[in-house]
Amino acid sequence: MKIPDQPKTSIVIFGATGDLAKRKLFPSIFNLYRKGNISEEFAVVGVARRPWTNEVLREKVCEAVTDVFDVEQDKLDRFVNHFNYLPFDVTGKESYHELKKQLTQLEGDYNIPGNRIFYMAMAPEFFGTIASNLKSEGVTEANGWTRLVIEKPFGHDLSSAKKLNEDIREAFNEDDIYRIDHYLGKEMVQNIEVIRFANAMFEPLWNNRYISNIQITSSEALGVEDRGGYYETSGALRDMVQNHMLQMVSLLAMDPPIRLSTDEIRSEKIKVLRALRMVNGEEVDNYFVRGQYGPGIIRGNEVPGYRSEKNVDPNSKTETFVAGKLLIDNHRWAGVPFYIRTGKRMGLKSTKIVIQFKELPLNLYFNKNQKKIHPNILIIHIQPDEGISLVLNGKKVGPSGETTPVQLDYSNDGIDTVNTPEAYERLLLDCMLGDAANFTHWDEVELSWTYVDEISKGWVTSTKQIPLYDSGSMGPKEADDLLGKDGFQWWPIKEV
Ligand SMILES: NC(=O)C1=CN([C@@H]2O[C@H](COP(=O)(O)OP(=O)(O)OC[C@H]3O[C@@H](n4cnc5c(N)ncnc54)[C@H](OP(=O)(O)O)[C@@H]3O)[C@@H](O)[C@H]2O)C=CC1
Ligand SMILES: O=C1O[C@H](COP(=O)(O)O)[C@@H](O)[C@H](O)[C@H]1O
Repeated sequence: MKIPDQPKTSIVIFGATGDLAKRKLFPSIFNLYRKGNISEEFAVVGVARRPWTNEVLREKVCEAVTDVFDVEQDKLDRFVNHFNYLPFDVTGKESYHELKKQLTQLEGDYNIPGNRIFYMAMAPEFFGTIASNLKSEGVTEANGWTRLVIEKPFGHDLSSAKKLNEDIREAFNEDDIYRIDHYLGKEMVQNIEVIRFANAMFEPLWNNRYISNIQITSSEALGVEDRGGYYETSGALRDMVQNHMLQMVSLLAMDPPIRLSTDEIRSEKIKVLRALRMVNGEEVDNYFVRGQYGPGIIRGNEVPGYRSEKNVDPNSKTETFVAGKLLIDNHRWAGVPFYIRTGKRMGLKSTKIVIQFKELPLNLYFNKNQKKIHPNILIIHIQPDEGISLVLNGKKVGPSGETTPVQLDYSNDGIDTVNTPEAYERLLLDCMLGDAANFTHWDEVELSWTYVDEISKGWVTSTKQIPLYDSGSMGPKEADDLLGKDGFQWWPIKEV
């Protein structure tokens, strides 16, 4: 579907020679162009240190696009002509003067009304310097709007996040800062709101009277790959929990917003983060479990343990797995545990949310022939399969009078997947259109770091050993015990 007003903008990619630009940004911009969501009135300036030329960048963009899409050469040639490269020193004023000159020139060439997106696809230590130089050298002074897109990680803890925020806020207003959490661009994460707020059969039940627990799993089969250096200082808690997992918790737990505007949705999500019960130091091992992958077998192949990965300390204590029990102290959720787990080198790549409903107060089928009735569950399949399943109870065929679980499945496979945008594509378009609903507000970042910092602190003083789990498993046994002691178990996450 084409959008009514195609945005006209220049995009400056800081870190255009890097992995993110190649794998995500170039294909996403191309897909927006191919679908007609942006017109010919756009330009991209890629900047990084390498002495590339326009031609080299254009070749790389072609490669990145053809790795993902089958494309007509004509269309691709027209597309890459919008790309220019500028060798750049982020600390040198001269680079910014040159960038400003190029942007002015391109805005004239492509009839762009001075709208500028600055996309930070570089290591976070440069974000503050770049933002401040963009302002001091006048690159943010344009006839149209200027927006800053900023990649994760947004800081390493609350104090570094605050410092980064102060730096970028000197150059950009909060409304012009788009902090990316790519999970918010995923089709089924966006569908959480619709499932909840557009269905009369769910919203009345969406509370502690009817829901017994919620489980969110985001498992990866890959290990740390080439990112050992970064991951050693991050671990699964900072890499996945502080952002993606807490974002999913807040979407699942928020109250209905009074309207679907950016501010109203954010305000409800923020209330959830404020209501999270803090886990203080001594309690951390009762609520959170960490683990680290050892060697194992994934899809028939032997894989090394984390400590043998490149750029990883052979005695590393970094967690590659986290499971946690979160409690939300408000009327809607008092007493309902939200269990989360995420990790690398687990049995499969999958993100799923399981909502388990409470049992009926009087179960007529209990104690007849069967001991237990299956709880009703709603499963939101985020990836790789997209859809929802609802597990109800029906009559077992025959005269026994027993019940049997019946699963109703809806899968997005039936829709036009070619036209389904990838998360980055969707978020880039939102940014061009000025819609920040699927980006994180500073208040969310601040509250999630506040929560996560307490857990990190607890772990520093905890004497509990970090359990190793076999690569290819679903994490350490301790993660099962976390639910087991509440009388629950993780619902199985199956391969599709
Ligand atoms: N890759 C991914 O899948 C994801 C990445 N991110 C985040 O995106 C950001 C970029 O990641 P990624 O692309 O993987 O990183 P890479 O290391 O692949 O790329 C870093 C980029 O920064 C440039 N760069 C580094 N130092 C300088 C400098 N002093 N001046 C100018 N340019 C510089 C590099 O180019 P050159 O060497 O030519 O200068 C390169 O283009 C990070 O914040 C990361 O956390 C977030 C989610 C996923
Ligand atoms: O942000 C990150 O996310 C990816 C997982 O993203 P997904 O879309 O593939 O589920 C994770 O691998 C990476 O470590 C983390 O930085």
